[in-house]
Amino acid sequence: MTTIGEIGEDALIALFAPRLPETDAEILGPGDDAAVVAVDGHLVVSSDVLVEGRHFRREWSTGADVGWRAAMQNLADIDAMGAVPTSLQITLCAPSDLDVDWVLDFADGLREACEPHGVGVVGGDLSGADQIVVSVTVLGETHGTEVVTRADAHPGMVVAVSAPLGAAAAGFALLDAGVDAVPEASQLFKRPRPIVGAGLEAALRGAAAMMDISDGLLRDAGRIARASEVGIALDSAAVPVHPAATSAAAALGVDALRFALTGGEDHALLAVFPSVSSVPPGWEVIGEATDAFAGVRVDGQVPDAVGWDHFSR
Ligand SMILES: Nc1ncnc2c1ncn2[C@@H]1O[C@H](COP(=O)(O)OP(=O)(O)O)[C@@H](O)[C@H]1O
Ligand SMILES: Cc1ncc(C[n+]2csc(CCOP(=O)(O)OP(=O)(O)O)c2C)c(N)n1
Ligand SMILES: [Mg+2]
Repeated sequence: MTTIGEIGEDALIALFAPRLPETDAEILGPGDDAAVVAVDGHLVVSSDVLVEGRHFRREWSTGADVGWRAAMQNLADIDAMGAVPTSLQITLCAPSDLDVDWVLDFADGLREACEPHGVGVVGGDLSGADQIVVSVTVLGETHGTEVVTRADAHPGMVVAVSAPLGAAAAGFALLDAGVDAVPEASQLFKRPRPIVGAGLEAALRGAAAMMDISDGLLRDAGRIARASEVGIALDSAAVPVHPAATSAAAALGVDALRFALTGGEDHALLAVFPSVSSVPPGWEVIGEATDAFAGVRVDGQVPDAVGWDHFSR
């Protein structure tokens, strides 16, 4: 093994940069003080960070898995605005004893996730650190539609999700318990597979409010409720539970619905539509926006757990 400390920063960039995905939006890519990116419509920008030990463990995830996930959760944030992602800035902080191959593998994961969507890496930064930290900024653009915020749901509208939930949380629970029972769930934790483009389709069909679910359906529904000043009433029986979450829950002897309600990290979309007829095919209606109360209720009850909070555990 060769460490990044042995080859140094310039040699690492020289190996890393050619493996990165490219985008047609790139006017000037890695190698200068800043990148230059063409943009149509409005510029839509978001950042997310992945911290070793907090978001991933090196014994569970390969460099490619971390690259995939870093890209995907950022693509999902732009999609959740009803916009189209074009490019990423990637900052990698890492200990000098990290294997160069981990970094090259990380680039390959970024490329695998981005290439199908025409998204490129246009720049970033490197630093030493005691643990691996990956910070991603994603740039996107609107394509002839207004962005869909969290703030425009109204009472009487319907609440829907774009895909079955709970697989990533179930995979995390399996890995954490050291139970190798449902590889599909563990894989979906390491490499979530949101359908990039589902958000633009929802926007074109008139979605009023939308976000990707990262911290758990209930916590994130609460964010739409707060931003839109509505209540959200969910029907637990209507929430689609991913089959891998159901299998994992059986293996662990826990409740699969809990993975779907509070799990997060699937990066499926939660959206509020004016009516059932505007909900895109493949989505599931799980409840409605109300004005009877603030916050989220499940089957009429205030839930006891809602999802992930970085600072409260
Ligand atoms: N350090 C920060 N400075 C400014 N805004 C922040 C910061 N951290 C989070 N935010 C903003 O708070 C909002 C919620 O953040 P977050 O929960 O991370 O969203 P998401 O789940 O979409 O990644 C976002 O609009 C984000 O830009
Ligand atoms: C090692 C490890 N421990 C715990 C988790 C679970 N976890 C970490 S962050 C998170 C929530 C989503 O991450 P966040 O950074 O809040 O994403 P954002 O809301 O900013 O998109 C969850 C469920 C994990 N993925 N990996
Ligand atoms: Mg975030």
